[in-house]
Amino acid sequence: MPARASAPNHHGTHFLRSPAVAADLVRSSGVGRDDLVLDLGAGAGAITAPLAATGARVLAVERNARFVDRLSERFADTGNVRVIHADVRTVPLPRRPYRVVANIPFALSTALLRRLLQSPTTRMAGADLVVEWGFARRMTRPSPRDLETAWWASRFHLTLRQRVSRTCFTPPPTVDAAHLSIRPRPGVGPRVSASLWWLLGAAYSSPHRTVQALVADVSGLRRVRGALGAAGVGAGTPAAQVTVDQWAAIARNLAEAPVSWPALPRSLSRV
Ligand SMILES: C[S@@+](CC[C@H](N)C(=O)[O-])C[C@H]1O[C@@H](n2cnc3c(N)ncnc32)[C@H](O)[C@@H]1O
Repeated sequence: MPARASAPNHHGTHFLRSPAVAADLVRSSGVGRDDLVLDLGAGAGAITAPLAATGARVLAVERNARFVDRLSERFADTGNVRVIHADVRTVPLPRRPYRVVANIPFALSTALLRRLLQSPTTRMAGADLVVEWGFARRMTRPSPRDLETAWWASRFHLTLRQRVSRTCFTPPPTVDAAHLSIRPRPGVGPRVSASLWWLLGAAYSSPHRTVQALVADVSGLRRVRGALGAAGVGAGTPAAQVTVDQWAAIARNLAEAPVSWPALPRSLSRV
């Protein structure tokens, strides 16, 4: 039965009709039997099924009761799949490291990334998401236009893996989609996060200041020059032109300096 028959298309909901795209998404996620993986917005199970085949423990989250029934029936004999009838915006996230592989409702893309990436102590260990093409392009700009995306992209590698044609969905969206891969950057511990939080906050509130002047507010000039040199950033570069890769390198370098970074706010629900 086509998935379309069972659910109204609210919130940019487009079901994968291409098993090859689902298989490719799961394969490139690298998920294996030791992983805990969430399929957020599981629908009729287009991605749940290839995920289950990896042997990973799969949590299939779905809000629509009719899809929950179909999923429960389809995976009744699959011991490693648990179907959860819940809203992806509020379902409790695992406390142990977990992965996400999902074709998410396009309208919830920002809200979901916020849930997965905002906290400096998130246990999200990697995600492979089908998102709208334009959204993937915005998330993967070398210098994001907004502070929130910069906060995510400086702590995680956000990569546009490939375009997914609109013809791979039913009903087809008006634009193509993309496979967005998200992987934690190595070495981003509490000090690097605190350093990034301060640097990005300063950069996005004073985008025309030179990066040297901005960093010199918290560290001695010699150290600043060393950190900028190591990151390949010219001292006179305006803060707005520094890429997230460069911010990540600067923060890693400065995190070792005797700077007492202001504590991160307790709640980062929004930057
Ligand atoms: C884009 S479809 C993907 C379905 C399936 N994974 C696929 O690829 O064919 C998104 C699914 O998310 C569900 N959904 C929409 N909003 C949701 C929410 N807030 N919480 C949980 N599921 C939601 C829809 O019912 C739909 O089944």
